[in-house]
Amino acid sequence: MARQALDLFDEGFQELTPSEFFRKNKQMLGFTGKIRSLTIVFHELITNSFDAAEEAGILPEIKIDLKRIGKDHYILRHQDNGPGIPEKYIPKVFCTMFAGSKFRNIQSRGQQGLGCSGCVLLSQMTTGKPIKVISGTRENGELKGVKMTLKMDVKKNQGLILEKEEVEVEDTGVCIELHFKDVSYSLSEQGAYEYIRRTMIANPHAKIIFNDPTGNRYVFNRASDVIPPMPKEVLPHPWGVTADDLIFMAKHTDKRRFRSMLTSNLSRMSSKKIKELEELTGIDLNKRPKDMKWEEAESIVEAFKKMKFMSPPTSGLIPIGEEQIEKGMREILQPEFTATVTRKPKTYRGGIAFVVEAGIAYGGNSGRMVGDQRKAEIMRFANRVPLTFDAGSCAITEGVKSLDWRRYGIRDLENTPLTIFVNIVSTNVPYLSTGKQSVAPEPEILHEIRQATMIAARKLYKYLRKKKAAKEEAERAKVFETYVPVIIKQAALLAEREAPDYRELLDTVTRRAKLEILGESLDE
Ligand SMILES: Nc1ncnc2c1ncn2[C@@H]1O[C@H](COP(=O)(O)OP(=O)(O)OP(=O)(O)O)[C@@H](O)[C@H]1O
Repeated sequence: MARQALDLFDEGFQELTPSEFFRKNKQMLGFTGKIRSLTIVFHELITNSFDAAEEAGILPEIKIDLKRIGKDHYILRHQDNGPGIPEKYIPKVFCTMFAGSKFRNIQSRGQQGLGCSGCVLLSQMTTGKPIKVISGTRENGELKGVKMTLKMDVKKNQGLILEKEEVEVEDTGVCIELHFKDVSYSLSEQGAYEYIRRTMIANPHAKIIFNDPTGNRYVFNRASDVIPPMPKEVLPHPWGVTADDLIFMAKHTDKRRFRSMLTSNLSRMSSKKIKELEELTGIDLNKRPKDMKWEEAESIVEAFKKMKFMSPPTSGLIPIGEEQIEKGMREILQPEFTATVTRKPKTYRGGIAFVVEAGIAYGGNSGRMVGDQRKAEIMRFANRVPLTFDAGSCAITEGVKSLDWRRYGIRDLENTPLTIFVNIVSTNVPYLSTGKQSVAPEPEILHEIRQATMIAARKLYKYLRKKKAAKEEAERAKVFETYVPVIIKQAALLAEREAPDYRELLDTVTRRAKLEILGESLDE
């Protein structure tokens, strides 16, 4: 390389902080398009509030005010009743990217420590305005409130405190105020309102009060007061690790040997399995982890694939549950019928555990309004979080649409007032992109989506059949009730006899007709 070119290194070699990187690539945080950007902001703030409240054993209650003060200039005020954020962490939480408390192999909504700092970055990039945060915490039984005005120093990936003061607060929780431009509030399927509505179906234990910019006030009440149990952290399964994972583990472990590192960092690794692994790979597992070579890591992963293990522990998976999904759907959709299914845990890619749950709501406010007609809608969720974008490429859409709905009494799926709900629960949901909006069509996941939806659809079919039969029976009964008395009276007249009491007979006839339609017998 010419000298001149090498000099460029000394002059121009730089490092980008995460905030600088995302300032240039905000689409990687999901901020593409005006409607989507605002929905992502709602998503990040709501999920953080839920996570924080649930971890503290508090039933979440959120108040959101969204005001429009210019053509596309909005002020968002979001307040929760969680445990609050201790003063010294406030700048880190809101102004440092990749800072958080959730970097574990755990089924939680947040994972990367990017969410709320991403919102602050968007706010700052589009308006140049600082953010305001009020945090109420309880320390040693004493309620403490602090108010801060902050800016993000993008170059340093840290917060700049512009103002700070102690304030009185009524309770614990976080209240944040952000300005945004270049975003848009919409009632469409991908807008912020719909995001809240769907969130409430999957989280019936929450309450959200939302004042929208058009002057509407929406109160989404709690339909259940059961706080979901906290998922436990689970160790990765041997079938799910890569050579790179093992090398990373070897670098950071405090264990002194390969064998103890493997048994303490992976699930289902007994001393019997260690022996088997030694025989298969020929590696001395008494070696020190920091001596692990790439080839050794690779041959361990290869050997794992040939070995039999118990399925991964599923204690880390917390589904919503059939009863809770039903409560959520009843509260929000007021349907005439619901069916819900939570499947047993299964695995994909050999070792990653997941659970699929499905629900169907029919009638009432189910489905989405298009003009004056209600049409079928598919509501997709991953770990209770609504997925509102990239529906086309998602395994949930594919699985639901692949069913032959006519077999379940739905002749025209598109034009039926149906809400089809599917939630995928996993510590590792296989998202198709960093925006986390669609799930990869892994064969095992697709299979489970189809199974869960089919079971719910079968229940719907039974209901629709009964409903149709009841309608036909009512029509038939009406015919009998109109004509039988006339015929009996006329026949009696002709026979010159008194008309018999026909009531009981008529009842039996109409009842038999109904049971025949339902495929049941009169004696049952
Ligand atoms: N409303 C809140 N109440 C209490 N703590 C909060 C709140 N919002 C955020 N936090 C804390 O701030 C941390 C960083 O939040 P952030 O949204 O940046 O990332 P995350 O939730 O960990 O992951 P992700 O990027 O996947 O959303 C969280 O891990 C949590 O500890």
